[in-house]
Amino acid sequence: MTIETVTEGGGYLVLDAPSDLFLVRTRAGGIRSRRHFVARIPAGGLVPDVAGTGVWRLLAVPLPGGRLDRLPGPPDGAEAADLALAALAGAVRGDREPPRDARVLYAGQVEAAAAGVAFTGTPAVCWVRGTGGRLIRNDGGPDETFDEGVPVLLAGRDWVRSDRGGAVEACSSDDLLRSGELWSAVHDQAVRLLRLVERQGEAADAALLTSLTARAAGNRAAVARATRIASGLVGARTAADPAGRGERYRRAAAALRLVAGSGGLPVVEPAGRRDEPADLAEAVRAVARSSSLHLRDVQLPENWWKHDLGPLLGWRTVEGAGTTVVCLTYRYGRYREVDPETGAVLATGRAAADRVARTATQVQRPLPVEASVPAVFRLGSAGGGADLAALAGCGTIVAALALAAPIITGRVLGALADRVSVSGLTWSALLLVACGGVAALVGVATNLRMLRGEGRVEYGVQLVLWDRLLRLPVRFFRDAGSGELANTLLGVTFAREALSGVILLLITSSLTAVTMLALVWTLSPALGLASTGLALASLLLVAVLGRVVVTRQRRALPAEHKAVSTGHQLISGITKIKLAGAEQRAYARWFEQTAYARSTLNQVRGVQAVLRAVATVLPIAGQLLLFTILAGPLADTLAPEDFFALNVAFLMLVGALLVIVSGSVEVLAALPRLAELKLVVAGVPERTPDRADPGDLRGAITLQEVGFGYGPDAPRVIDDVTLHVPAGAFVAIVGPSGCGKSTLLRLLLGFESPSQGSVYYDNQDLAELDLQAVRRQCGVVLQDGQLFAGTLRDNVCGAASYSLERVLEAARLAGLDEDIARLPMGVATMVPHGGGTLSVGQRQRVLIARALIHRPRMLFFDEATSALDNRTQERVTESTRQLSATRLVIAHRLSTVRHADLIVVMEKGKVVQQGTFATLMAERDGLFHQLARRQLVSEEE
Ligand SMILES: Nc1ncnc2c1ncn2[C@@H]1O[C@H](COP(=O)(O)OP(=O)(O)OP(=O)(O)O)[C@@H](O)[C@H]1O
Repeated sequence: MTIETVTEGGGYLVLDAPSDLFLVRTRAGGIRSRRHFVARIPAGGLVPDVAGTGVWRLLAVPLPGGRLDRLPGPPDGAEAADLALAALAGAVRGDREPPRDARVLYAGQVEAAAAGVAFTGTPAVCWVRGTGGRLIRNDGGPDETFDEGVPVLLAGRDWVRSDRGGAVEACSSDDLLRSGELWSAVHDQAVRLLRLVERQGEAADAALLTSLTARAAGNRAAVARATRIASGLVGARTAADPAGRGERYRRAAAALRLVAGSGGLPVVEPAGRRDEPADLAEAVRAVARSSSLHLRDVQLPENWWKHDLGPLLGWRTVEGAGTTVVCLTYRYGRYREVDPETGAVLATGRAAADRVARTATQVQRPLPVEASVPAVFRLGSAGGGADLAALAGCGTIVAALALAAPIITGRVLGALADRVSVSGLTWSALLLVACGGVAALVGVATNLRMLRGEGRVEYGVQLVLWDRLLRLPVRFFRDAGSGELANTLLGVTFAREALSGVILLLITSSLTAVTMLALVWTLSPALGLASTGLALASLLLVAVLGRVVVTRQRRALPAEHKAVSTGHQLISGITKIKLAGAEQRAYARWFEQTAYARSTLNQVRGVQAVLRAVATVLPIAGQLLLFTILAGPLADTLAPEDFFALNVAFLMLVGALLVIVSGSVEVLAALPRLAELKLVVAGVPERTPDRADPGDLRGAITLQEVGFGYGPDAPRVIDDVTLHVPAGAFVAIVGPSGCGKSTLLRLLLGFESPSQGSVYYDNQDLAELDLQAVRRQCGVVLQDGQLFAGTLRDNVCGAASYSLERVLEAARLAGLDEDIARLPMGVATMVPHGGGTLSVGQRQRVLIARALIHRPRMLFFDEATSALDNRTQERVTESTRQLSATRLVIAHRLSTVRHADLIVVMEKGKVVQQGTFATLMAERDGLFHQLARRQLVSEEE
């Protein structure tokens, strides 16, 4: 790797690949300190010609494949300078945010500036200068003052304020190039920025020194602690940890460990955190995050403590939400409240229920990113080991008791043949009845266990699958039909219904078959041999029929999915079908597909007919075989009681084999349904554990050379878009239909990933961020936003719960308050799925209220106010302005975009114009002017 030292005149051009800039401290003898990363200059950018201060030197290091070209003089054009300045400014930005009321200036704009008014600029690199007054900027240190006429760089979220009025003029680097001021301004700004970076470097070195000192002290303390332990002198935890730091993390981890089980993955406290979390709820969230566990709040139903909802985290009501966590585990038909750390049972049943809040937390271990269908079942049935052991135990008891039937029957009938005493017979008969009674009781217990086990596995598997499904990216749902997907997921329930009781029967029948086979072998090896042959023939039958049934089921399932999916589509498109008068055609289509699905399903059922025939024939064939052997090779060799015992044992064996054959075929028939779940399991979830938490976003959004097409070979819908939206700005995106506006929004929300370039939130690459955490900070109204069935309040709250005051406030901001006041039930008014009882404008305002209720830092509206009248729309615009959020609004109507700080005009996936309403209208040949003129004409018509 080449390292260039930049210390003297000329400058360098970055070619082919980006170069990284570092600061190094030089000491006597030229020894360098560690490198401090400054910025990455993209290819085509300039490494400016600036020396360090003497103590610090600047290093430029090209990335692999890149090189630096020494420039004899300034480069042609301003682009190289812009790339460098944007990167350098990013290096010193820190946490400085423009004030909420900062005005956004665009290149070419002149604005009157009262004293103290703040300005920020766009595009990403622009310059401002004061006329008739000076400009002041602050980059974290003391204020810097710039004299009248001196160009001041505003890159990204930089801002300045005017000191005593006058005017402020903005211009681009191209403007400065034309006036011959660019290169001296670039030099001055680069020097200024590097001084600031140097200050950061000093601070970082000082911090490093402090942390090394602290680490050394920590090491010393650890050695001292170890010595104390060795000498048995260690005291309570408070002695070692006087501040009780991490106490909440410890308790949270213990609770999660108890509730989530070990499951092969450890529950770990967050690494590298020293601050005590605000409350236990926050600690639980942090530990869950670091252990890759998913949390979900659940509302507990009436008498919940009687029903098994799986292990839960409960929150004590007395101490207040988030302060005390307990574990709720179900045992012996009721929930128990367990102390997470000691494992002590604190209360059970209703008493436990009364002590915890009705909102509990469910903990879900997610599937690993790469998983299989068996892994889903393993995870879904975690904790079911006890059930399985109990089932095996009960099955063994039933099979052992079943032995009594042939043995005692043999003895009774044998004794009858010998005419022994009647009292002996009575005792034997009584024993047989008792064995039957016990077997029946054990059978009931086994069935109940089985039912519980089945329910638990189905519930657990559904939870695992839905957890995975909800984390899949939106494009997964674009490719898979919703009806088909829902039917696939229901496969778990279908399979459970088909197999209900079958598994248990299979277990007990297999054990019975083995026991009876052993008895037959003991009494007569010849008959044992014949029985073993019969058992092997049964297994062969399972293999043959199973193969047929699996093949037919695989053919039948797609037909069934298609029929269900068509049904869904017809119901959701009923209005369009009626308008087109296509009811008959729709019915014919549905009928054709349903009939086909039914016929393929009947082919599966055909196997059952074969099984019924086998069920009729097998016992008779068995009897024939038995009598042939008894009357043939075994004639006169058996004692009467063995003869009768053999008879009964053999018939029981045949019965068990029949159950095994039919049960196994049913299990095999269910397998293709379960195998289909891999559609969901194979999807790669959006949130992978290595994505970073973005923290509280301030709302600056940047698109850097973003390109995207719907599919690898599809044409580009977004083509090389670079755009910067300063935090708090109101940016409108306009353009002809199909030009890619909504797609741009989908990229910003992470619903799609750019095939080229990146999207940044506050300079953090969205590709590396936890998308859920980003979206939680956004308020979004999409073009196809839907209301769901529920009350207006539910619809405004969405997935969260808010107080009535917050709901009414959101309704007021969305201009919905008067409509609500007119409704007799107010916010408790029920709306159907899709919001059919509300007008289109009212539906839009409910969606807007939903987007505003959590006071987001960023608002994205895609044609969100298209159905509102001008007055209501203005009201919405005004109230969203008061939120001081970054607003990105896609709209066709001019009235919606007129007051935007920046209007971005798109055409065929490219940004073709940017500016304010006034500047764009002034460009009479521009697309915006054409769009506006067309709209005015159509409004006049
Ligand atoms: N899911 C998709 N699959 C394939 N192509 C798509 C998909 N969604 C949109 N497109 C295509 O991408 C292009 C841009 O669509 P987009 O919805 O982003 O445009 P738009 O500017 O928002 O249009 P409008 O103003 O009509 O809403 C269009 O050509 C559209 O056909």
